[in-house]
Amino acid sequence: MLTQDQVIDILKKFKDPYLHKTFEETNAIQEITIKEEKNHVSVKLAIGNPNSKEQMQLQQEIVAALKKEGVTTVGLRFSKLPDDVMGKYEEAAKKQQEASLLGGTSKTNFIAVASGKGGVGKSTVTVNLAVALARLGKKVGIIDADIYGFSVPDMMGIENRPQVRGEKIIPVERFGVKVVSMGFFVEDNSPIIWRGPMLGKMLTSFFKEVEWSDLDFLLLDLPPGTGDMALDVHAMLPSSKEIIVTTPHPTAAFVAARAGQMALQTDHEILGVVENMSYFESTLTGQKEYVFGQGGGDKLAEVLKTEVLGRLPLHQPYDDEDDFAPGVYQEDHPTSKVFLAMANKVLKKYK
Ligand SMILES: Nc1ncnc2c1ncn2[C@@H]1O[C@H](COP(=O)(O)OP(=O)(O)OP(=O)(O)O)[C@@H](O)[C@H]1O
Repeated sequence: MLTQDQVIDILKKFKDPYLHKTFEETNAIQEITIKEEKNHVSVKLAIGNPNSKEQMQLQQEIVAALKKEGVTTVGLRFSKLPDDVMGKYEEAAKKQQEASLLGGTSKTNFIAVASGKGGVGKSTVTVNLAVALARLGKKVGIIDADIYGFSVPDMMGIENRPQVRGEKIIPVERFGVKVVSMGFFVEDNSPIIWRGPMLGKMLTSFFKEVEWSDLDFLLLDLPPGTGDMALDVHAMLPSSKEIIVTTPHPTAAFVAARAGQMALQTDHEILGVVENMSYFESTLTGQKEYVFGQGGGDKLAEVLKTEVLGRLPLHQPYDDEDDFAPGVYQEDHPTSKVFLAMANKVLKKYK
């Protein structure tokens, strides 16, 4: 019959399937009872995610390992590891999980861009911030996760579709940014109905089946608002930092705060606030007019205990080639400087 020490020796090398640490490191073995007459061993273990399918697999492996050493019957009970142990390892475990989603790189930082309602410039901010980060020498990608309202390909002037190499989708590169959008997989702009499981599958494949290679930043353009769709996408993302976009009117900020609450509810940290359409600047006098009100960005930042990363002016055509809708700002456009300053602020937060 095995002794208590021998049982410990067998068990301590097993790894917690959620925390990826050995049972020795997590202090998982809580109790061992040995009944010699029945050749029975019962063990109480604390793990990171009990009652999961990983636990079932672990159970089978432990039973097999003990039986291999001559034990006739094994009893296993699981409980959850205490918070202090979880806290110590959980962050690292999450990073590892995200890394495996991205095919092995752990240095990618996820930044999700959200808004309380549609049309406030969430996609404009995603695209131009991504381009600004790329102009600063970073390796950047965008997932256009605005499932129904995908606009990133149009905004970036992308007309071609991604190539498929083996099992992998090669993202389309434009302005030095790698892009994947729902829009690439939809015929003739026709609407699609996404339900829970399909939505999850689609998002997972954006992470797993796309050849992102080593990115520094992956920006996610989220669905606008705080409805079910936005909540589902939030919940399915790897842990990201979030930027909340608002317009300057205090009422708009009130709605945007709800998007911020949703971010916090789904464990995403808030990186900052961007105020779009903040003012109109006269090209003749340089005077600023606050046509949509003032203070929304500041108010939102205060409520969410964060800072305003930047304030973007109302777009005006800059030269003959520019039109009335901002897509990607040319490098010498004055608004590009606002985005560069914003990108620098973001980079500082990752130092
Ligand atoms: N600063 C600005 N000045 C003028 N027009 C702008 C500005 N920012 C965005 N727009 C325009 O407003 C419209 C909405 O912008 P955008 O698509 O970025 O918003 P959104 O919040 O992502 O919208 P949706 O909810 O539809 O995804 C677009 O036509 C865009 O060109």
